[in-house]
Amino acid sequence: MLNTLIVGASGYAGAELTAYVNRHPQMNLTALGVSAQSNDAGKLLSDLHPQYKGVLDIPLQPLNDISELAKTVDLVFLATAHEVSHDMAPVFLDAGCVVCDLSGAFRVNQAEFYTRYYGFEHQHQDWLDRAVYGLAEWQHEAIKQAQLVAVPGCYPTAAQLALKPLVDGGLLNLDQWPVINAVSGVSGAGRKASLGNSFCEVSFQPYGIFNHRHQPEISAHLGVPVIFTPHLGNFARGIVETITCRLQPGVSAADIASTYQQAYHDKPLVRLYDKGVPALKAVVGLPYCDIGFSVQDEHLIVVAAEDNLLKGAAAQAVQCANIRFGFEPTQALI
Ligand SMILES: NC(=O)C1=CN([C@@H]2O[C@H](COP(=O)(O)OP(=O)(O)OC[C@H]3O[C@@H](n4cnc5c(N)ncnc54)[C@H](OP(=O)(O)O)[C@@H]3O)[C@@H](O)[C@H]2O)C=CC1
Ligand SMILES: CC(=O)N[C@@H](CCC(=O)OP(=O)(O)O)C(=O)O
Repeated sequence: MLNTLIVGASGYAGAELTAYVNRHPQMNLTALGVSAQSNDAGKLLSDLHPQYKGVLDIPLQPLNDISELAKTVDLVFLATAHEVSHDMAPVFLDAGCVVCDLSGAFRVNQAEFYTRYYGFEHQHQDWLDRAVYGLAEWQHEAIKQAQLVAVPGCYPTAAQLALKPLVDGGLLNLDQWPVINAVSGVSGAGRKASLGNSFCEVSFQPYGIFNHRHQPEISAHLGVPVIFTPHLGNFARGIVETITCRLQPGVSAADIASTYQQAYHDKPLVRLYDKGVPALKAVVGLPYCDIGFSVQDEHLIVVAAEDNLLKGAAAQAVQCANIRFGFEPTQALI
């Protein structure tokens, strides 16, 4: 059994992780951590998330000395803000733990990226060099060897699962950059209260135009430029991305279908549509990314949908841990 710690367990992604780890036959929940000053320290997870009453009546533990705790665990999920993960991950890594970090702190192997897009100076180039980007369907071999897995962002997961087979297969005419229009539920912003995310303020709207940090994350890992525009939707969870691309001359709908089939026929957490495109209701509460598309002449529109908290966060993190430890990738997820 792997002694498993979840840091940030009271948050939206952390609570989902806790539910998965709790039902994982090879993982043992060692502790659910929150910050030393947390208002929720000592409360039960099910006090905050009542859907878990009678299931996850587990106390939240304030983390004071993580170096002592690190000696007692094998696997750590960091469901914490980027800066918190940046500071904590090396402590667990130096103690020999495997770390799956859900934040953006180790996703791109260039320290300047963090100064520019995250607003902090990255101090751990050594761990940036060793981190493996956990786009699980594509990084299986690297994840098997990883000590630090940087789980991709929610929007980048759906965007890359949709685009990577087409880019790698040379099917796109990149004179026209892929245009990704994405809409996310409000849980994408986390559980902490903020005016912009309060009920009466949220109204369907684009944000982060030309400057959202997920644009460079997507481009860096796909190796091609993209236009990315996120939108905040007035619903709790889920992401739909509508991606417009230009095809190379002569590429047909059948070519697109067979490229996707080849990439994902043995990947159960990516579901391909023969007809039509996915809706949010197909994926909310589930660990899948669903992909459908339509072609007209040289124009392709791909639609990818996922639950931002699951395939976009907790489910992909558990999938990566499963791969790392040689379990079935879908263990505890489906
Ligand atoms: N929400 C989403 O859809 C996705 C989120 N992510 C990433 O996952 C991470 C978690 O996101 P999310 O669940 O939304 O965030 P939340 O704001 O909902 O939760 C954050 C958690 O971190 C805890 N925390 C804060 N500071 C510390 C600290 N110093 N030590 C230990 N715990 C701390 C909080 O508890 P307390 O403050 O009480 O200590 C809380 O449990 C973020 O990096 C986010 O960017 C990635 C993909 C999707
Ligand atoms: C709706 C909403 O606010 N979404 C978040 C994305 C959250 C996420 O998954 O991204 P990281 O892990 O990279 O923070 C945002 O746009 O910042």
